[in-house]
Amino acid sequence: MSGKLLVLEGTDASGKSTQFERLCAFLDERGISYRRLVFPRYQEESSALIRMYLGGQFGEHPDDVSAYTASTFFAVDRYASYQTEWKDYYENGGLVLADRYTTSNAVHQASKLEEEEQKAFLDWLFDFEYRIMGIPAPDDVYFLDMPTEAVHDLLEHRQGKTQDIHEQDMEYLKHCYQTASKLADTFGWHRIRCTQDGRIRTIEDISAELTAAVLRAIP
Ligand SMILES: Cc1cn([C@H]2C[C@H](O)[C@@H](COP(=O)(O)O)O2)c(=O)[nH]c1=O
Repeated sequence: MSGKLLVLEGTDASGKSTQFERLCAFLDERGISYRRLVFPRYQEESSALIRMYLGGQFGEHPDDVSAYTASTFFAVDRYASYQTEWKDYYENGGLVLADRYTTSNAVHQASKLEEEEQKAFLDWLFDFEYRIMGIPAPDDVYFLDMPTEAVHDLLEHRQGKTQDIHEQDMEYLKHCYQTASKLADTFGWHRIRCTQDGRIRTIEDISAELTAAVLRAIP
């Protein structure tokens, strides 16, 4: 009996990590058992090429590494995680929550391609990760819809900190947001709007909506 895999997706600086923490804390309080995954797994050996890529060792711009090539780096890390950490739990019916997943390749790597090339890429990506590598496809995806303009100041402020090659490229991030928004419609992801009337909603407000949506998906 397969378990359930729920994925939280969002562009850089969308508040995703904070929301993921809150969601996990809520499930902990309720005594709901689940496994928690965060991708990329920077501390693990399987993320070596991700760290090289995001650190700029293959080029300083996201486009320096093709969507297909970069996707394989992230896919390998997920494969290693599945095989060593959660395959048995999931196959025995467990609930798994992931902060980013294959959907992050769909958003951040498809954004490197022209619109007319994206469908072929997404077909390839899902076939590669879900069928060839054999990792599970998500049951539900929750997309934190935070327009890049809304976090522009925050991103500028982060300039002082060490940023990866994605975060350094504002145009690329805007493009990723547009792609994510389009994919949410195409694939029926749950859209959690993080702004209202041009203002960012409170963390608590967004969290309440996300938590309620996730609770509806679990038995
Ligand atoms: C997990 C994952 C992340 N990414 C991107 C999203 C972020 O811009 C960047 C690093 O992720 P992070 O900001 O969550 O640490 O890598 C992919 O392109 N594909 C993936 O599969």
